[in-house]
Amino acid sequence: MAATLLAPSSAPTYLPCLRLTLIGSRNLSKTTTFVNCSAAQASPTMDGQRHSKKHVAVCGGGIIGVCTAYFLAKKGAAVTLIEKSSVACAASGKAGGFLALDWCDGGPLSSLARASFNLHRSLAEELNGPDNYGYRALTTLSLTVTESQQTGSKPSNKANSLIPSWVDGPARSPTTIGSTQTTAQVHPQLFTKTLLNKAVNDYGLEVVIGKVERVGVGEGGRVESVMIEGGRVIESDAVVLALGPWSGKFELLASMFRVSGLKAHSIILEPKEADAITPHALFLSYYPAQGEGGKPMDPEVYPRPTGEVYLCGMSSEQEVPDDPETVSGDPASIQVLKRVARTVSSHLGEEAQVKAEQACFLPCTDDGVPVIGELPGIKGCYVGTGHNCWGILNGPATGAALAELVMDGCASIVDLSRFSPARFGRPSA
Ligand SMILES: Cc1cc2nc3c(=O)[nH]c(=O)nc-3n(C[C@H](O)[C@H](O)[C@H](O)COP(=O)(O)OP(=O)(O)OC[C@H]3O[C@@H](n4cnc5c(N)ncnc54)[C@H](O)[C@@H]3O)c2cc1C
Repeated sequence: MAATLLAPSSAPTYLPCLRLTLIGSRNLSKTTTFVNCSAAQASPTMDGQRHSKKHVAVCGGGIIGVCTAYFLAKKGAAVTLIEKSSVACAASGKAGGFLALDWCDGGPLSSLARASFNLHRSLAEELNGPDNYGYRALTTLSLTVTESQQTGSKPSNKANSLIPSWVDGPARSPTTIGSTQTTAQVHPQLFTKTLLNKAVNDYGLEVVIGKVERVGVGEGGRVESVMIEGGRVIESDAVVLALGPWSGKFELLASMFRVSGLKAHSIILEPKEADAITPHALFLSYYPAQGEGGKPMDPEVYPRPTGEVYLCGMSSEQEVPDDPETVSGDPASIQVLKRVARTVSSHLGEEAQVKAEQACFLPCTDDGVPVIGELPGIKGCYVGTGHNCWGILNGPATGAALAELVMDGCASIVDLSRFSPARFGRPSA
């Protein structure tokens, strides 16, 4: 099925709109609320202390699975991460990597997003994020770009000092929507792999490549193992299912709630004069001159510290293929993103080298809220999925909270009650 080439800006499924509509009531308080775990539930969260070696199988090697595995291993669990293809092969490797402190304020993600933004900052200090995975603070602008305004001679943006000089196309109405205090970025694949390597080298994490087919449950309704395609069984005291958009294809989860996939496209360009590109993330209201019914769209542009520029947009609901390696971009959608790039900046035109043309799936729940917590009716089986367009931002706090829940019986970094899978009821027999 052809992609919806130019989604109207009001389309509820369109990736960037999801982010922009979340910029609303802003609360710039920087405090993180910690949940009080009762003494009976909680044990010290000091790394590895007072926990006997609990064996945990984490299924899915995207950012949610890897963050969870990292924090579990750091807390002293014996962790096996099971990934069916390769680590960060899907959205967690192909996302923009944009982070915002307060864009989710006023909604159910508010405390998760704030805790995670701050955790990204402390992880970047601990793991040398700037060098290892391109962590940096950014200024973020919204801009209106109207293709039809572009003539042979470039309109001058110099009149508006907010617009960076490399944005030399027909951009207008700039507004600063994020500062270096409130917005930042990571390279999502490098972030995920850095965390994984740290967990393997320092905390003994084991990685298994294989497709998880079933969760084994004992007579008391407690998890015992996971079964991998080909017959291998991994005994486990606890299991975490972090399967992204493939959660909807996993029978146990599909029997409880729906997770669908929204396919979105991206390109990565390497401009000739990389030094000319400043650290400004751009959220565009883009009005095409012709075709696609002239409907506006909302692409996003993220320059990276490497000099590369990442652009994304062009989404449509599509069936998630079984094999993540077979997900590729629809040529027409890729062409639209290239047109956006060269309209926005002469640095992103013909002379820029195309480093990647790709697509991946956002994991979406029916109520738009991630599912994080223990599955009702199956003791020791946890889930972390449905992070939609904010999985890179919310990966660290999701992983830290799940690790606390598994090891301590309660999450203190963020109140998980709003995210509980229990809101959907018990799995059907
Ligand atoms: C174009 C685009 C741009 C985005 N930009 C941003 C952004 O700037 N900021 C932000 O915060 N978020 C962004 N996102 C959202 C973010 O990428 C996702 O929310 C996040 O990556 C989801 O992570 P995940 O680990 O749940 O899923 P995934 O990354 O999809 O990982 C799931 C993993 O599970 C594995 N798996 C599936 N089934 C099995 C099985 N049975 N056995 C073993 N392994 C299995 C898969 O192979 C895969 O590796 C963007 C998304 C897209 C598509």
